[in-house]
Amino acid sequence: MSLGYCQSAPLRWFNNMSLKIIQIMSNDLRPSEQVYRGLKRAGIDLVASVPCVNLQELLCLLSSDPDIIHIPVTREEEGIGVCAGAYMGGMSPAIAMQNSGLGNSINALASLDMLYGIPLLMVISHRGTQGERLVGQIPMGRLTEPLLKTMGIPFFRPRPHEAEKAVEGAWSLALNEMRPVAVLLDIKFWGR
Ligand SMILES: O=CCS(=O)(=O)O
Repeated sequence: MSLGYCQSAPLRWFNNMSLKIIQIMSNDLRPSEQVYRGLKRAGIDLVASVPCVNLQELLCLLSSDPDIIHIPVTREEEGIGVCAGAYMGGMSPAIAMQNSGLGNSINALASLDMLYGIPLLMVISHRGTQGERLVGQIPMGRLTEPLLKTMGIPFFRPRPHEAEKAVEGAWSLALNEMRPVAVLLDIKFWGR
């Protein structure tokens, strides 16, 4: 539920139903579907997002789900603040972002989530990894894991068939440890 930038509702419904029939027949979920099902299994009910080309299908799935409040934001640190408020209001929040925004988020993650023990599920499109076409993505691509390690933020790097359980497990870990936990999804993950 959010500002729609996807297809009309009837077309979305038709596409979703077609996708589900194909998946049932082929027993083959697309990477974005895997992540989405993990969010649903985890009980995530609010997602703040800053778009990345690799997140577009997931963001459309979220926008079509009446049980998830999807809030597109302008900067990742804004999304971290929105999610912190949502958690304190009793919701189960996640942020969907690109790793380049991790650099924008360090202060909010450290001074809010880490300091006060606020759980956050971070679904991160990891650009600057093998197969990246934009040279500007390379530096943050290399810095992403060292930054997460330095901040004490655990992270998972699932393959597509592992994503559903990894997303659910990451939120469970975030709740247990009362801290942000990231799921890094590199370019190979999306099959691009
Ligand atoms: O951040 C880069 C823009 S895009 O490749 O995600 O469209």
